Amino acid sequence: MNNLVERLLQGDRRALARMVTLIENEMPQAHDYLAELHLHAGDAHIIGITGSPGAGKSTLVTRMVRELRQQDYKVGIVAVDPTSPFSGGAILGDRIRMMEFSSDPNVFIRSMASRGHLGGLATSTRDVVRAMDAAGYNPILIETVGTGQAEVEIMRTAQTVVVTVAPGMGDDIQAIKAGILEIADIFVVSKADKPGADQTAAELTMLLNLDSNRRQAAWRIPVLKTSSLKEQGIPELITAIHKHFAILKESGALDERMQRQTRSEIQNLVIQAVVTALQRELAADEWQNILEEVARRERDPYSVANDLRTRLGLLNKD
Ligand SMILES: Nc1nc2c(ncn2[C@@H]2O[C@H](COP(=O)(O)OP(=O)(O)OP(=O)(O)O)[C@@H](O)[C@H]2O)c(=O)[nH]1
Repeated sequence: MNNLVERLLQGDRRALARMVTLIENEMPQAHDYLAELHLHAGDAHIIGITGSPGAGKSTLVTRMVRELRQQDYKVGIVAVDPTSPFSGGAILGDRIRMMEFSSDPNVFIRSMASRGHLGGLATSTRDVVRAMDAAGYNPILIETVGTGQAEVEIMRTAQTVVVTVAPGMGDDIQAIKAGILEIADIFVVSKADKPGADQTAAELTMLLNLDSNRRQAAWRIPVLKTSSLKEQGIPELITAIHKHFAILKESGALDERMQRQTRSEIQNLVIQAVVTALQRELAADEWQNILEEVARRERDPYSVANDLRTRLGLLNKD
């Protein structure tokens, strides 16, 4: 077994940090290492935390980590900011958070941003989670800024998704309806020490009652209130997260969810390989010629795609 992989599996933090860097930089050897790590991962409960900028996620995650540490969990945190070009260091409220937990060997924090990631930020995030999982971190928290398409994709890597909404963010709730509502397992009204928290909680509850396509009938999406400032509601949130995981397991929904994710992961890896092969096969000027020919209506995209498939040795449609 590769030495780095071996050290990581023994819980060596430096080996884990090195692996995460290899993943982030999309180094070719990362896939070989991850292939081995996959066989040793799978124990971690992966928890996603999302919400609009300023909803109080970073502060909440810090409180959650404190609580999880009190319960003696070894916690991994991946903070993802799809809008930030910076990476590998301190984004979000991470600098402070990293300081708080820097002397704790049972907390591992890593920030990720949009730089690079040909295979997509969600893919890199999943690989980083896989490495943390193999190193024995459980649970692993993924925090993302915002509620856009990139965040929804990242959240699909999680098994339990917590969506945070601050009091009075009524417009947000409308925006949430679009993508996030489908992936939320738990709603949290954060900053509940502020006025309007009850109103926001009531609005969310109403929205949930209107939504008949609940993801899993065995689980009723709760609307909880937390205050990081007053340290309220955090143990209750952790309890709800554990309960959700237990119900996912019992009902068989976890297996279903994991299989869906695996299927899409494998499909993406194949697509990525085809795109790479295509880039290797076609020089830039040939691409340009094709694009112009199609624009001039001298050729059509379907036959171009067919020709390229033949050149790549992929099976043709009959
Ligand atoms: N009153 C009150 N303020 C809070 C609470 N939690 C966070 N805040 C404040 O809300 C602001 C945003 O908090 P963050 O934790 O940085 O929020 P975030 O969602 O991570 O923000 P982004 O990093 O911009 O996405 C900060 O000024 C916090 O001090 C809370 O429980 N009560």
